[in-house]
Amino acid sequence: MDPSQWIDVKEDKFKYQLDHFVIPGHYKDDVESILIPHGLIVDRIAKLAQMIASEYDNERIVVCCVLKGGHQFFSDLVTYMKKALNKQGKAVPMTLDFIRAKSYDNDRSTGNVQISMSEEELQELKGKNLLLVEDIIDTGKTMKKLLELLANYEPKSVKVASLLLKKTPKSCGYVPDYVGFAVPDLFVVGYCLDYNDIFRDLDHICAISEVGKIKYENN
Ligand SMILES: Nc1nc2c(ncn2[C@@H]2O[C@H](COP(=O)(O)O)[C@@H](O)[C@H]2O)c(=O)[nH]1
Ligand SMILES: [Mg+2]
Repeated sequence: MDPSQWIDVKEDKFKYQLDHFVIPGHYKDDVESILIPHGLIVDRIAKLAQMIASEYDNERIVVCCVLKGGHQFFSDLVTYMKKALNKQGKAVPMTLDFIRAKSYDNDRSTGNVQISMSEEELQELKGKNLLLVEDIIDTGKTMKKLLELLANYEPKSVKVASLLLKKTPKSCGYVPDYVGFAVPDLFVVGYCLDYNDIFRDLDHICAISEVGKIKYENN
């Protein structure tokens, strides 16, 4: 996917006031602004699903959710991919799978990426077409480590769809195959993206506030 096809979310242009949309009362002081309203996220995913499907032949894809943050994106992407057509104009056969990756504490990468999937499940990926579905690429370290691990199990192909790509000088240079939105260098929450497991129940993608960071900080 060419970077010109990403939606570039610019910090100044794309900040919506909280009172322009519905925000759960328990989060009203904990987020600064809405960067991507829920409706826009879902409309964008419909397009990503079409683009992804149209690049596969008549072959089964193992769509693998990177938990926990990728869960909502995965769920909506699969919903739209079921309606999308492949290169041959046919529906895409899919198998769904899940892997867990954890590397953040508060709003900072610990640099220690923990990946959980059983050895047996990893071995089943041999010869398969894998599509990893991730919430956000920030430094890129988590995805690089995951791809290195998966390469040992010899999948036929691996592609990565990330809803968000952070524009950050801390990036290691990794760029996924499919990107929904390129976002500013802010800590974002909502649409299943969390801060210490909080905010997954917020529909819009928002910038966390200082109040929110302090309130839900891990000590
Ligand atoms: N809720 C948020 N989670 C984030 C954000 N930036 C990163 N992350 C989490 O880390 C990994 C990827 O980080 P990386 O530095 O290794 O690329 C990602 O899967 C998230 O779980 C953020 O702004 N908000
Ligand atoms: Mg993630």
